[in-house]
Amino acid sequence: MTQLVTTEEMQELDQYTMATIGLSEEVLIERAALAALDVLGAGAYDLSNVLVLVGLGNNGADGIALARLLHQLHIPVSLQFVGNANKAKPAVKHQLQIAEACGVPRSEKSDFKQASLIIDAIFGTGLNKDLPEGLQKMVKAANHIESTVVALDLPTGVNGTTGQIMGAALKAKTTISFGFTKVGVTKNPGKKSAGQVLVKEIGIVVPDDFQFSINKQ
Ligand SMILES: NC(=O)C1=CN([C@@H]2O[C@H](COP(=O)(O)OP(=O)(O)OC[C@H]3O[C@@H](n4cnc5c(N)ncnc54)[C@H](O)[C@@H]3O)[C@@H](O)[C@H]2O)[C@@H](O)CC1
Ligand SMILES: [K+]
Repeated sequence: MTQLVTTEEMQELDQYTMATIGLSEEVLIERAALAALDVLGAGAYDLSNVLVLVGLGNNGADGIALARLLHQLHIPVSLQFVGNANKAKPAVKHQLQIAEACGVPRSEKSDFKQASLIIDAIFGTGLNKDLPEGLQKMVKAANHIESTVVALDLPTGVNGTTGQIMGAALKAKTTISFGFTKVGVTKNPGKKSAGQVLVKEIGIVVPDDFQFSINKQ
């Protein structure tokens, strides 16, 4: 049985886990990255040249932590920021400091064709409006060359609640849902962008009296 959540419910559960239970944001990010590493390590992906596309929110922080874990396993990986890294959330800046201290390479502008695997860590549950035009172009270009994409939590551009495409969406081979599957990846057109959806436990705690808006399926 799968429990689906809206992005609002997921945000509420993230907050409860951090503010009430006391698990730190950093622990959740590390667990998300370890969960993704688990999926990548299972052997179904070409890890000869991994490119992690990083956004300015916590989805990006998950991506940077994953890049560090890959780098420490001597897997060729580089990070590319989408947007101005100076405007990133504190968790992203912190992950970036750690990644830089570990020597994770950063690329400014990558040729997607060169990447054996693209990790989508641009937007997750925080997406609340259409992608900026420049990013829509980038997403369309990546989809056009049919690179293999693994999306962290949600494919960038998919509304996690409605399944709507917010201007454009990266087409993933696999989407790794952290904690719970977001209902948007079960509804078209979001479903098509998500590919195979896997759910990974990261330590999210659900209050006893929490009412999910969607019944288990
Ligand atoms: N405690 C947490 O919040 C956790 C979050 N996690 C990860 O963090 C993600 C959610 O992180 P965030 O809430 O930081 O959000 P995102 O990283 O999805 O997005 C970043 C921010 O971009 C802004 N934004 C939204 N739509 C935009 C648009 N179209 N153009 C420009 N800017 C836009 C919003 O301010 C949003 O907060 C999850 O999907 C998951 O991957 C996990 O690390 C687990 C713990
Ligand atoms: K993503």
